[in-house]
Amino acid sequence: MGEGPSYDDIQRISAFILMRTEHRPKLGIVCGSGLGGLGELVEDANVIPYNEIPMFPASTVPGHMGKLVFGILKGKTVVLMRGRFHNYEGYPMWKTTIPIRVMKALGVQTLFLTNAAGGLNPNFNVGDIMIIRDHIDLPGLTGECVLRGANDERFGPRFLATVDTYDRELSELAKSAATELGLHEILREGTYIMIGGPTFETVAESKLLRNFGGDAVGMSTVAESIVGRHMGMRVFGMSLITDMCSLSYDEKKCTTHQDVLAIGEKRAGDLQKLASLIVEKMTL
Ligand SMILES: O=P(O)(O)O[C@@H]1C[C@H](O)[C@@H](CO)O1
Ligand code: HPA
Repeated sequence: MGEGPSYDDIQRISAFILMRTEHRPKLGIVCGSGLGGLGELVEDANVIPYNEIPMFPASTVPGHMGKLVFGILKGKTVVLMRGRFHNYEGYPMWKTTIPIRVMKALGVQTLFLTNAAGGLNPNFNVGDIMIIRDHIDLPGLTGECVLRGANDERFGPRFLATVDTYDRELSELAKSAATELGLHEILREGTYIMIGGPTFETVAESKLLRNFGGDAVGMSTVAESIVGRHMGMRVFGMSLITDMCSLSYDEKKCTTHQDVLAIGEKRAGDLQKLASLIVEKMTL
């Protein structure tokens, strides 16, 4: 892969993991900042810390535990990442998505991504949940696409169409799950813009991102979606709006990672209920 992990590396990591668990998941879930509590709901769990997995990066961000959890969630066999990797931690884009390539090698067909994000759409509120309808790969547009480098066709095509990145059927299913739970009033749908981070946005940057068409901004997810689609996975994504970005100098708010984690904790119950019902309703 040039800049990426080799196909053989991914097979080796997957073979190691298959020796550590008897679960054979078809669904992979990535937990965003402060959203790892879903892992507690997994039954018959086999937990593998990232530092025991060959070639796996280390989780360095508070709110990301650094563990793979295999087990049963709402009757479905899943693998759940309690902690993801971010480019701002110093990992090249391709490295942040090693676990997604490994999931595919393990047999995962559907990828369920979650994240914490800042709201850009003025109609959003802190605590809302946004279904990702589309994304803007800002690093990709400026030359840091996760698929940069030599392409191994065994993973996927050199040139990837991305117009259908997020699965419409799963989005509709999520909407009906939210309605069933009485969460429809806080459910949104929109475009997630990925920035490199780790700085939160200036007012001028937030205005720019909003003018670009972003409804929410974050520092992850897009590379994972692209790699998932590169390997033919079905992708669904959901953002918890943990703060509202300042679009005016009169309302300058200083977001901190602690605020992000605090909202994650506060909204954990609803998010877990919604994610669980989506998983229960999914056909794998
Ligand atoms: O992993 P996610 O995208 O949920 O994490 C967000 C983006 C930054 O890593 C961090 C900022 O608080 O939360
Ligand atoms: N900006 C970028 N990433 C984020 C934010 C934000 O406001 N909140 C949570 N992750």
